[in-house]
This record gives sequence, C-alpha cells and structure tokens, in this order.
Amino acid sequence: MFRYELIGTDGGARRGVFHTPRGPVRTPGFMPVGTLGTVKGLTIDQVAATGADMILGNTYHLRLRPGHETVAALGGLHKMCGWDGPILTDSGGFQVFSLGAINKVTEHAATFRSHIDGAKIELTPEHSIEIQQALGSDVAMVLDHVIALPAPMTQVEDALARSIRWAARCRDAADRQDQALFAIVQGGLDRTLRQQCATELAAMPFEGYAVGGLSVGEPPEDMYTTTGFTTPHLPADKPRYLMGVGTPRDLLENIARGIDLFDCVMPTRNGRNALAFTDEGAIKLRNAVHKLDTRPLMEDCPCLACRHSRGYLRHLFVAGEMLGPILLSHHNLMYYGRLMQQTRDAIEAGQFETFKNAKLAGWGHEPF
Ligand SMILES: CNc1nc2c(CCNCc3ccccc3)c3nc(N)[nH]c(=O)c3cc2[nH]1
Ligand SMILES: [Zn+2]
Repeated sequence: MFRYELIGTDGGARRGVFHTPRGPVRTPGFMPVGTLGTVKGLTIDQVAATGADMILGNTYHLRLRPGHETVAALGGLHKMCGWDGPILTDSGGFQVFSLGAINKVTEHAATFRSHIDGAKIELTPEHSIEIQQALGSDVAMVLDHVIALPAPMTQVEDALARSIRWAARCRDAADRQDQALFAIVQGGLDRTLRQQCATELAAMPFEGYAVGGLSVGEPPEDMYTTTGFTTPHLPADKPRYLMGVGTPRDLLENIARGIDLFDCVMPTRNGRNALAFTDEGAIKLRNAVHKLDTRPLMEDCPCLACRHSRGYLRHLFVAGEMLGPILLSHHNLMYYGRLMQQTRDAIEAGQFETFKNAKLAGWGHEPF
C-alpha cells in the first residue's frame, strides 16, 4: 500500500517516490496547504496544474467546521474537494497549541475551546485518529505536543516524552490498511533529545517520519542544524517530512540535509498579500515601482499570473480586486512546484550543490 522508493542521492539530498494507493508522490516535494478543504482562492484543477502530488487537509479546522462527520457524510475529503490524489492531514496538535483558545494539556488529552463557537473539545490521540479516518486522508499524523521555542529544557523533555506516548496510542488506534501513519520527532533544538526521540520512534512501525517543533520562531540556521542532526537517525527507507517549512531557501537547505516533503502557508498566504516569489527574490507588488512595468513576474512561468504584466497585477491589488490574490497564489504555488521539479532533476544529475548555490545567489540575501 505505502512504499518509499529511493531513486538516488546527491550529498545529503535524496530523490525518491512515495507510493500511495492514490498515486505516487515525487520527492523532494512541496505540499500545498488546504485548510478548510480548499487551497484558498484556487480551484483544485489550478492546484493540480502547479505540479503538486499531495495536498494537506487540516484536522483542527475541519473538526470544528463543517465537522468530521459532515465531511464523511459528503463522501470524505477527496470527494468533497474533488482531489483524487493523496491527501495528508495534520493531527491538530500544532493548531491547538497555536490557534486553539487557551488549552490545557493532560496525559489524557489536549483540551481547547473552539475558536468558532467556544465549545470545549477534548483532543485525545484516539480522537485525532478517529477524525482523520472520518476525513479519509491517505496519510495521518500522530497527535503530538508542540511547544513554542525558546522553552526550558524540562518543558521540552516533558512534551517530547508525552509525544512519544501519544504516538504509541495513535499507532494502536490506527487500524486502516489504506491510511498511512507518520510519526513526529520533537526535542527542541537539542541534539541529544532529538536523536533519542528519532531513535525511539524509528523503532516503532510508522510509514513515514516528520520533523516537528521547528519553524516556531527559531533562527533559520538553528532549524537547519537541528534537521541536520535529526535525519541521520530516521529510517532511510521511509519519507521524511519537515512540518510547516518554509521559504524557498529553507526548502533547499533542508533538502541538502535529507528532507523529502514540506508544507507551508507561505506561497498562498504571501500570494494573498501581494508578495511574489521569483528567481530574483521576493517582489512586493503594491510597490509603485511596478506601476508601468509591462513584464510578467517571470518570463518562462506557465502560471495564470504570468500571462499578465506586473503593472496589471499591481493594479488588481491596489484596486482590491479579488483576482489579485487568486493569480498570485497560483504563481507562488507554481514557483514552489517548479522549484521542486528543478531540484529533483538536479539531484538526478548529481548537480544539487551547484543548483542550490545558483538559486541562493539569485535570491540574494534579503530574506523572503
Ligand atoms: C509554520 N510552522 C510550523 N507548522 C507546524 C505544524 C503544522 C504543519 N502544517 C499543517 C497544516 C495543515 C493544514 C493547514 C494548515 C497547516 C506542525 N504540526 C504538528 N503536528 N507538529 C509540529 O511539530 C508542527 C510544527 C510546525 N511548525
Ligand atoms: Zn507565474
């Protein structure tokens, strides 16, 4: 049902395919984030055109609205959204700790109040699996205890130990052959804790392994270092997914350290906010400098935005037209999708290091 095929490596970078019942996922790969069963502003066909093989659904949001039973009644997430490729759902752990109205964590559950109607919800490992099974995703994530950094070591250790116990409870509760379960490594920025956590989870039977607890406010260099000393302790024959990451630079730096899959709201959220990703770095389209610019964002880009001028795109944002965010979200997802395609080709050609350095030089040193 689920199998990771390693095609080749180039330094620390891996080229592979994650085979699923709903089709193959080429790696390295980027997964667009669809929070409420939609990648905001885009039809599912427009998302498919960007080269995405797998998209993300969100357990926390869908549990609250329309409710996982409603999604099940509508035929599940695939049928509801019209996407017949693989879907990965997060467990809700991160959203509870970052979005949920103040929550309480006990050994039993993460309890929070719905940010929609204030209802008290008890998210246990078992309930998270139940929700993800009702949504019908192809890949489910274990429920983990995510803490914001910086944090005292005792708190990092406590959340790590709870996350391992919750992973075991999720493993016991997940009984569907057609739904993979990925574990999530925690441990803050600490080498010893990260290696211990990775080793312990690698000894349990999961179809994939995520590196969690990063992109939570730490400096990018600390993220890269942490990924670098965590991936060697994960099984080489399973996919590795770095959660919530990141900028184009983050993707290449972490691919160099053995990561296969990514998800991030940056391309779509920044697209809605008039920030375009290009090989020359980020472009703020509301800037007056673009007013009379007849060039597309990128000459060779096949997206819906690049058949127009930068001047027109700027006008749409300045005028508050809904087409602006739609076009730019499509461009940014196309940029990420093409970057991953170019990366897969570079690894196969044994040119990844040269490719990465050329991209970093083009982007310049001002962060996206
Ligand atoms: C942005 N930085 C970041 N995101 C993280 C996430 C959420 C990943 N994105 C899921 C999503 C799915 C659909 C819609 C929106 C988001 C994490 N999830 C879990 N379970 N554990 C983490 O440690 C963890 C760490 C993260 N850091
Ligand atoms: Zn474009």
